[in-house]
Amino acid sequence: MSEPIDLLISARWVIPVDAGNTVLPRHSVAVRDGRIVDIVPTDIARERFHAHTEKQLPDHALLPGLINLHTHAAMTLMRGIADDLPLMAWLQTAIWPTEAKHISSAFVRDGTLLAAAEMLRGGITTCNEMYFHPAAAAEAFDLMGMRSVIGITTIDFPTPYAASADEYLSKGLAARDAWRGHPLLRFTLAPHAPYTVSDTTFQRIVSLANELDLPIHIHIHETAQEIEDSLKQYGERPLERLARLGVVDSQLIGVHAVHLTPAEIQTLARHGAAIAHCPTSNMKLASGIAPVAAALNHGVTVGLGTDGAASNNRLDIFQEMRMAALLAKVSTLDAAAVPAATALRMATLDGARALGMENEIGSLESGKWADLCAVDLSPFETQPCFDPVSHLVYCAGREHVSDVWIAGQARVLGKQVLQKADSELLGLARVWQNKLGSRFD
Ligand SMILES: CSC[C@H]1O[C@@H](n2cnc3c(O)ncnc32)[C@H](O)[C@@H]1O
Ligand SMILES: [Zn+2]
Repeated sequence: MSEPIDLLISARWVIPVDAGNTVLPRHSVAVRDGRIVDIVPTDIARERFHAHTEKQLPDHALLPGLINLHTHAAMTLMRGIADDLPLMAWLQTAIWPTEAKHISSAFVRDGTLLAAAEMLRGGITTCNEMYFHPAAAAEAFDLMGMRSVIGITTIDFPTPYAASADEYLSKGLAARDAWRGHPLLRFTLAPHAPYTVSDTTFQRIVSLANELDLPIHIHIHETAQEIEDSLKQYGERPLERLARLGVVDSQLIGVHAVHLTPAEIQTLARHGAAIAHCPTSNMKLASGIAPVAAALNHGVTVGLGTDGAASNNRLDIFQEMRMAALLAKVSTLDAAAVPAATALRMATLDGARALGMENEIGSLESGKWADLCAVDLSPFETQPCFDPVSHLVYCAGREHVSDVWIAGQARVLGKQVLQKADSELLGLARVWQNKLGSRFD
């Protein structure tokens, strides 16, 4: 008697992302009630299971859905609005004025729909989000069926979204209450950065994080200027100040972490804090190269993020895997720094670990959610294929993602996003481009 299951996906290679960097040739993943129930050789799976739906992936790698550990989803609507500037000039002359003029819950909802479609089609099944109007972002991720960890954003200056830190927090907490119990949505506390958040606000955030058991997601040590300014203003480096305020602990996700001393890497390791490494954004804003190989060697969890589409300008974790691997090699002059399997782990299991979700997502294991991404390695540009993990990092790209599932539900089939028509998404992008106004119209 064969066992009834909902879905059986049979692939040329199943890549579970386990401790031994295993690649399982001609294996199948069995899914029931949204979770993985077994991973077995395909010839055994056919006898063992009776599946409601079967999917054959004869030339594909099947891997855990990718995790984007830092993004500002709605910034898709500002993609390409201001390039070739360093961080503070980019924020102060272009991004913050545009946000002050245009940000609304409709902007965030529409921009997040667009971002979710882009991420899903690129194999990303979970993102760690930080932006204004988290309730609107939650609505968009829910509509797209995408797993998301949404930031209760706080910044100590007024915007059209909120007038004070208290208002940012109360609006974010209300969004968390409204979406409590949702199977795909969770929340973090997301103070923007040490240079935009006061000690008093950090103290409030730390007590909320402890009370509600929420991670803290924050930009840290992104530029050398940030550190100089902090030394002038507080007489402390930002991380020192955050440690004093109790922000640095095992639930901290520090984004960028470009400028770290060896002692600061040890501080992060000692507290069990994680880094969201955003190599493309760090290169494009000329922030620097994060010491990722050293952080990994000290046991710091390092996941990968895209940052927003206005500083990248893609929400593409395949690109971030490749950049993370290549930057680590060239900056250490060690070709073995961040090998392909490590880059893939950073984009999957380590991202899950940073979010405290390593028992639920990030690898293919019985009992975990069936968040899966299939990559077609049949085209001539990915042939021959001696090692699918090598190809995922150094050769293939998001354009090779064919199918994506979240909790066993198909979100992309045959490269087509299922939840929204492309024409509707393109219409939203056009409306906002007209509102923001192109330089060339
Ligand atoms: C308070 S919502 C998030 C806030 O962050 C801005 N932002 C986008 N990218 C970066 C970055 O790389 N460093 C610092 N701040 C960034 C975004 O525009 C929003 O204002
Ligand atoms: Zn960011």
